[in-house]
Parts: sequence; C-alpha cells; structure tokens
Amino acid sequence: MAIKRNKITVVGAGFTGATTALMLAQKELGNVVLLDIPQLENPTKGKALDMLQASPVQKFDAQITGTSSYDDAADSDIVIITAGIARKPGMSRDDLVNTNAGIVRSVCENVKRVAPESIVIILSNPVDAMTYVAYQALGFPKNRVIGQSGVLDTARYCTFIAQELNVSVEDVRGFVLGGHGDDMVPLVRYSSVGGIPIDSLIPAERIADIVQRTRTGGGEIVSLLGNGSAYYAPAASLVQMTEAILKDKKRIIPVIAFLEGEYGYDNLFMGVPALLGADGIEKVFELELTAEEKAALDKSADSVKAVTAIIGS
Ligand SMILES: NC(=O)c1ccc[n+]([C@@H]2O[C@H](COP(=O)([O-])OP(=O)(O)OC[C@H]3O[C@@H](n4cnc5c(N)ncnc54)[C@H](O)[C@@H]3O)[C@@H](O)[C@H]2O)c1
Ligand SMILES: O=C(O)C[C@H](O)C(=O)O
Repeated sequence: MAIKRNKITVVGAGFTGATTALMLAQKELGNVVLLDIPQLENPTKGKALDMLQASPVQKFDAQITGTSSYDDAADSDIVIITAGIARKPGMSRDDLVNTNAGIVRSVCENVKRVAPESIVIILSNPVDAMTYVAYQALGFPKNRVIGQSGVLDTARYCTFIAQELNVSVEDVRGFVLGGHGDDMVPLVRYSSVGGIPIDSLIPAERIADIVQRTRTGGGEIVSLLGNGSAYYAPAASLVQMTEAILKDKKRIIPVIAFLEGEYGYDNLFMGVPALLGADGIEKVFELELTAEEKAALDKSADSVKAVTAIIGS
C-alpha cells in the first residue's frame, strides 16, 4: 500500500523550482511533483530522478516525480508556481509582466482543473501582479492564493542586520511590508536583535544603507549572476511558507495577500503580515503605521497598482 503523504506540485523546474523541490523533499514535507513544459519533459524527469537518488544518502523519505503532465499534479495539497522568465541585468521585474502573465494564467487554468482544493503559492515575477493573475484565473477563495515576497525580503534584511552587528541571524527579527519592488518598506521600528530595537544598536545612516540594500537585494544578485536571478533564498522562503501551511503552524509571516480595505487598499495583492496555517492565509494583521511609514507604503502600493493595471485588475 502506498504511504500517505502530502502532495506538493512545483510548476517550473528551473533554478527556483528545482531548488524548492529538493528542499521540500529534504524536509520530508510530502511527495513532490516537479512539472515543466513538454519540451523539457526529459530534463525535468532527469532532475527529479537525480534528487530522488540523493534520498538514501541524505536519509529523507519522499517521492520526487518529474513530468509535463498535469494529471500527475492531481489532488495536490499545495501547488507552487515558479513558471516564467527571470530578469536579466538592467531589467526590472515589471518588464516580465506580459510574458509571465500569459504563463501564470495558463498554468492556473490547469491547476484549477486538476487540484481545485489546493493552496497555491506564486513566485513568478512581478509577483504581486502575478498573484492577482493567479487569483483571477483560479477563482479560488482569497485565503488559498498567496504570493511569496516578504519572507525573502525579510531574510535579506535580517541577513544584513546580522552581518552589521556580527551576531547570529537567529536573534534578528524584522519584516518588510509592501510590494516586491525597489520601494518595498523594511519596517525599522518593528526590527530588533535579541529583543533590543535596532535603532539603539546601529547608527541611523547604517540602518538607511541596510534598508536600501534590502530594497535592491534582488537586483544585486541579478547583477552578480549575470544570467538569471536568486534561487536558494527564494526556495527556502517557499519551503517555510509550505511548512507553515502543511503543519498548520499558525506562523505570522509577511506574504502577498488580497487586500479588501486593509491598510486602506482595495482589490490589491501586496505584502502584509499574515497568519499562515492549514487554511492558507487565516488572518491579515493591520499594524499602526507612522505617517512616514504609511507614505512609504502608499508609494509601494502605487507601484504595485501600476503594474497590476497592465494586466487588467
Ligand atoms: N517572488 C520572488 O521572490 C522571486 C524570487 C526568485 C525568482 N522569482 C521569479 O520566479 C520565476 C522563475 O525564476 P527561475 O530562476 O526559476 O527561472 P528559470 O528560467 O530557471 O525557470 C523557469 C522555468 O519555468 C518554466 N516554464 C515556462 N513556462 C512554463 C509553463 N507554461 N509551464 C510550466 N513551466 C514553465 C521554464 O521552462 C523554466 O524551466 C521568475 O519569474 C523569477 O523572476 C521570484
Ligand atoms: O530580483 C529578481 O528578479 C528575482 C527575485 O524577485 C528576487 O528578489 O531575488
């Protein structure tokens, strides 16, 4: 008899998708289906088989299947969408909007057919707008359509704070609100190390540098890689979100959620702190913001609205 495990489909078997699939299996979060286009069926199968053959060495029990058929994704608990093109040096994420909207829409039509009860996490960029595209194409309730940006942006922010102070990343807390673009809003007032507010540990001008480096953190890696974008930290971020849902952990982490009045925005997907559990987004938290923080968030929301309007919200 087959062992009963969660089923997680990762659509797009490129850098982020393949890395995510391996990390999910290594954490034994479920059986993983890695899916790409028919033209890449053999390489996708090859990647999955190669990962599976790491399992006796690393001692994880999870099936990993490579495919181009949505039948293999049937009844998935979670579907992670990484399908689409990545930006190259000199491009903005928004330059990808038209190409990736078409890809995300077609992927979601298949997901809706084979996994109508799934919770869907979107990574493809520009991710706030792509989460909107997915929401429209899937027709799922808003709690089951979630975009990934805040975990990654917060991870970058916390990395830079830990480096600045030469302390363990484990003790750094903080988060980033807003759209996944260069005007995202790292919330300094809510950031601490070992419970100590960062503005009493780091001089203001260095905090400003950290905020700016966080905002352009994706672009920094795009420039260094030369041909493609980040994938290790994005994959780790997707895995954290998946684990929170599958284990019903009720974690409070920043994710891209559908806003209907929260923070004064309506009919918009954007990054906010949320409770993640078995039902997906179980609650969105509205924080008290200073006038300066709200102005920064409004600027970021305006950017998200502009790119979302291109694909027709
Ligand atoms: N939201 C974030 O924080 C974040 C982080 C990293 C990357 N991204 C985005 O994720 C996307 C993927 O990045 P990557 O580095 O994995 O790119 P990649 O080029 O390595 O992989 C993308 C994969 O998608 C596949 N694909 C294209 N159309 C498809 C379709 N219709 N069905 C199934 N698969 C399809 C491609 O064949 C390719 O294998 C990009 O848009 C990138 O900008 C977002
Ligand atoms: O920067 C990119 O284009 C990829 C991703 O959104 C990231 O932040 O690493």
